[in-house]
Parts: sequence; structure tokens; C-alpha cells
Amino acid sequence: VESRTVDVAVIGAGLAGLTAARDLVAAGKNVVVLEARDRVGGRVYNAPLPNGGVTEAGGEFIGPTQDRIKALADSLGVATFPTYNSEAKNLLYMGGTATPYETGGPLGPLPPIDEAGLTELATMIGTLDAMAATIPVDAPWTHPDAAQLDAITFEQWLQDKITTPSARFLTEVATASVFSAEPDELSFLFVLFYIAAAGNETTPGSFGRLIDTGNGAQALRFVGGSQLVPIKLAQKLGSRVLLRRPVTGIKQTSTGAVVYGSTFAVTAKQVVVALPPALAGRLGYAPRLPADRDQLDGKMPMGHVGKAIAVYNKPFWRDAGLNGQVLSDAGVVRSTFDNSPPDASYGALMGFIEADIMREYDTKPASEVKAAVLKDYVTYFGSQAANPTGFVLQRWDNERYSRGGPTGIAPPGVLTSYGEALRKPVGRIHWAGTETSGYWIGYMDGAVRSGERVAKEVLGVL
Ligand SMILES: Cc1cc2nc3c(=O)[nH]c(=O)nc-3n(C[C@H](O)[C@H](O)[C@H](O)COP(=O)(O)OP(=O)(O)OC[C@H]3O[C@@H](n4cnc5c(N)ncnc54)[C@H](O)[C@@H]3O)c2cc1C
Repeated sequence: VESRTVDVAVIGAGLAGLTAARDLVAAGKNVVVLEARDRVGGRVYNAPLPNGGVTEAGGEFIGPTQDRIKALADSLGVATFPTYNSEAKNLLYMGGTATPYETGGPLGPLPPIDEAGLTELATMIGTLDAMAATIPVDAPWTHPDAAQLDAITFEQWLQDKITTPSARFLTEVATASVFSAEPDELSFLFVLFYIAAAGNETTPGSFGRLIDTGNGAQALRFVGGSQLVPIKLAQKLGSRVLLRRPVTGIKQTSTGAVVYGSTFAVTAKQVVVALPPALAGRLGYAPRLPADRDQLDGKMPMGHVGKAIAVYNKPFWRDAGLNGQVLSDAGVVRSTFDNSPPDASYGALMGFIEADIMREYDTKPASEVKAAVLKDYVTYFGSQAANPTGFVLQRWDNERYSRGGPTGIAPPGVLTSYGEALRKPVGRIHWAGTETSGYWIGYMDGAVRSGERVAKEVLGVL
């Protein structure tokens, strides 16, 4: 068995764990990062393409107020470029009819649906933003109305507010796009928290910033693919990052902690667990975790998400005046993006498979999923979409070391009963990961923020 002694053992080489390691190393600490997979980046992954390129199969976009991921990328020399958006039109596919619409039109990110639907949506968004403005992002469970807000699902809150079919469809597709969950899976307090978190210390969060492309969370992509950020960060950490080291447990004693797997044992003064709660709960702990933390780990499941990327010789939809973004009320893929590289030397259409639909398709043969996805792409973009030169299907729910995504979600009651346990250290164990962030919880930016926060926390006790 391989053994080492360090100041800090970090579990997980996603953006959170790597950022924590960077800051601890900068402070002169001896650090090791233990990663289960044979690659770094976790939920951020550049899938290789047959044409030699890569395409983002996990976390991909960043946008305004996501300052910490941007600063990290800048420091590593990873450039951004705008998502293909305002150069052409979006497509709304509803009731069997495709309607192109301007991204920068008077409706902003809202598609051209009937007046009644638009009015309902605008009212709903205004109400959500106003309520979110009262939520403290570092401790949503301390809100004076937390108990009531956390007692109901988002669906229950929507019932009397969204009654027109068009507004219902757009609310569901927006919920699936943001959370990869259905409105009846999410605590209303968690939804308000997420909206409040879509900002920074000087800019309040907003619903629009979550769903918008041009001015929101989908504004920018990384040149070379998002995984370049964790790859370059890991290169700086060098031999401190150990791949193929699945941690199975943590044993704490009065003098230190031992983080172990079947082939290794690392003795450390402090430990950072940079995993989502659903995975943290699969490690063995001696002594066992306090009840609140264990309950949290069992009650914050991952969303259901997959990405399907079809590659073509060129982004042919652009010639038809389309930007590759679809919102659809039918099919396996109900929202899409243009994932082509910045020079458009080839075309890539990326589609999300989410929530109930992903649940249904998680267990089907890949060939069946591919056929269903391409059928949708033909419906949206024409027969040229039928024959891609490459195809990537990444079903995150089936990934052993992710088990879903984009993030852990909170059903009713969880934040108010166990929210405190998200970040509360347990002896020498400190918790990181995007799920522990205030601003941009669930996003790459939240992961980086959590790594920066946990490093300070650990330095405070070392
Ligand atoms: C399909 C999809 C689309 C997304 N889109 C976006 C987007 O456009 N923009 C955005 O900002 N965010 C997006 N996200 C979310 C974003 O990817 C995550 O918030 C972020 O990457 C989480 O980073 P993390 O370090 O907290 O966790 P992770 O990336 O999950 O890191 C955890 C690490 O721990 C490892 N690990 C797990 N178990 C063990 C173990 N037992 N021992 C050792 N190591 C272990 C994992 O392999 C992984 O490397 C998306 C996610 C998905 C899945």
C-alpha cells in the first residue's frame, strides 16, 4: 500500500478540489489531491471527437458575475469566446410548429408566445426576483419565512401562477435547463436561493441571468473546451495530483486523519472533501458522521442530465439564419446550443437530455438514444442533421464518480433541516464542492468559490 504524510489531503480533482489545493500550496502547505478517475475536471469534461477536436460534455458556459471561474481561467491563460448567439435566430418549437425569433429582440430571452403566457411569465419572473432579493445566499435557511418557503415544491408555488400552456411549457423547459429536475422535485426555497446566487457581492442574482445566453450564464465558452481550466490547474500542481485513487474512507484520530483507498493511505492534519453530498455520503467515516451531515448526504440527490453532441462538417444551420438554440415542447432533446469551435472549422450541435426524460433514457441502449436525438435534430434543423460525422453521448447519471448533474438539488425541508451541515466542518474534515457555495451554487464558478473558501478555512486551523 502506497503511503504518504501531508498537511492536507484533498478528495476530488474537480474545480473545487483543485482550487483548494492551489491556495493551500500557495500558502506553503504540503498537499495531495486524490482523484478517482483517470482524469481531472470531474463534471467538466472535454470529450474527444473523431475529427481530432474536443467538445464540452459537461460544464461548459460562463457569464457575467461569475468572477472567480473567470479569474482562474485568466490566470491559466485559457481564453473565452462568445457563445454563437446574436448572429442568428433562436428557434421555438411548440405544438409541432417551428418559429424563429430574434435573440436580442424586445422580448429579451423570452420567446414569442401568446400575450397571456408572456404576461404570466413576466409576472412570475418579477415575483421570483423580488423574493430572491430577500434570501441571504450564505444561509438561506435563516430567512424569516424559510420554513414556509422550504415546505413546498416549486411546482406547488407555480400552480396558481402559471396556468397558460405556453407559459407552463417555458417554465418547465427553463427549470429542466437550470436544474435538470422537474418543478415538483425542488424546494421553493432552494429555487429562490439559486436565483439569489446568480449574481455576486455587488450585483443581485436574477432569474434572467440563469436562463439568458447573451447576457447570462450561457454567454461565454472556453477556447479549447472548459476542461482546459482544470487540466492546466492540475499541471501547476504537478505530482501532488494523484489519479486513479478512489477514496473509500476517512479515519480520524486525536492526532490526524487517514484518507484511504484499496491501494493507498494518506495521513493528513486536515482533509478537504470536494465532492457533492450524494458522493460524500458513499465514503466510510470513522468515527461516523454526525446525524445532520449524514442525513444531508442522503437527502441532496443529483439532478438527471446528459448531453448529446452531433458533429458535422460545418455548422449548416448558420446558413439558414439559425444560431442552433432551440426550445422545444417535444422530443428527447428540448434545448440545444451550437457547440462548434470558435473558428467554425466544423459544426457541433449540443442537446441537453434532462430530468424525467433523462431518467427514462438512462437505461436505454446508446444506439436508441442516438436515434432519438438525431430525429429531434432533423425536426429542428432539417435532413442535413441526420448524418453526423461524430456523435458523443454523455449520461452523467451513469457516471460512477458523478451520478448525475449539473448539481445536487434540495427537495423540500432539506435546507431548513440540514443546510447548516453543508459547510460545517466535522473534526478535521472540511467540505467543498459547488453545492457548498453561496454565489453560483451549482456552477463552475460556485465550485471555484468553494475551493477558495475551504482553503481559508483549513489555513485557519492548520
Ligand atoms: C451536463 C452538465 C452541464 C453543466 N453545464 C454547466 C455550465 O454550462 N456552466 C457551469 O458553470 N456549470 C455547469 N455544470 C456544473 C459544473 O460542471 C459543476 O458545478 C462543477 O464542475 C462542479 O465542480 P466540483 O469540483 O464541485 O465537483 P466535481 O466536478 O463533481 O468534482 C468531484 C471530483 O471528485 C471525484 N470523485 C468522486 N468520488 C471520488 C472518490 N470516492 N475518491 C476520489 N475522487 C472522487 C470525481 O471524479 C470528480 O473529479 C454542468 C454540469 C453538467 C454535468
